[in-house]
Amino acid sequence: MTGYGRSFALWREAAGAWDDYVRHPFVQGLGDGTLPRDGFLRYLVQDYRFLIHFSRAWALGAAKAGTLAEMRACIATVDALVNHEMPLHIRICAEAGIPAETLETTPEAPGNLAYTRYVLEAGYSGDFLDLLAALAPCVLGYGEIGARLAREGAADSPYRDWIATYASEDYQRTCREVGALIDAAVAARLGDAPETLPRWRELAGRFATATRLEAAFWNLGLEN
Ligand SMILES: Cc1ncc(C[n+]2csc(CCO)c2C)c(N)n1
Repeated sequence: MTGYGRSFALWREAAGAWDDYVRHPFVQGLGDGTLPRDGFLRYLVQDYRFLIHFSRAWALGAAKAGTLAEMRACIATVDALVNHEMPLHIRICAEAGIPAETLETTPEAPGNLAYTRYVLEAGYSGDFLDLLAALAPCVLGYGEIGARLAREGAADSPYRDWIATYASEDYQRTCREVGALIDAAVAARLGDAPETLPRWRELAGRFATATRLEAAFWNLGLEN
């Protein structure tokens, strides 16, 4: 399996739509190179706004954290997103002829609004675990997708840079660290047999909903 921790493995198994997400036609098109370029760019423009709200969600994680270690992990993700991934996103879009202004002015698609605000709401109305369960499919799903597409051999795909980013040892380490953060946060709050508690069902439900919203997000790049 992926090595992203026990909670992830169990939530993933229970989330009915996991394969709809990680084996979505958009993902298959990234791997075999058949994804139309304009669809990929539409996805990128929406993803810029998505990442803004995800940065906010990780910042909320720092506010909801229970220990300094949890706080550090969230802050490190905010730093990576805001100072490294967002500038990269802006550069990739600029190279594709999409000015920064377009990224700011393109209306958010309803599926984008639904997903990002769902995750933020999980954090506002819930606790640290609710927020992590809603964030997990995004981080770990891309790790799983990148690793699989690279394994299946996507060297010829025009999207090989995208794939290489998520297949990289750097990103895979991040995924293992986030998986470990989740397991430790669960153990600290719910003990050694968390899956026996009613609370577990709620967290698995958060994960499953975010998974469905990830699957729907790919559609933004396939619809016209
Ligand atoms: C729709 C959508 N889902 C997931 C990601 C991937 N992603 C989002 S934030 C982040 C870093 C840690 O949270 C990563 C890898 C994306 N870009 N767009």
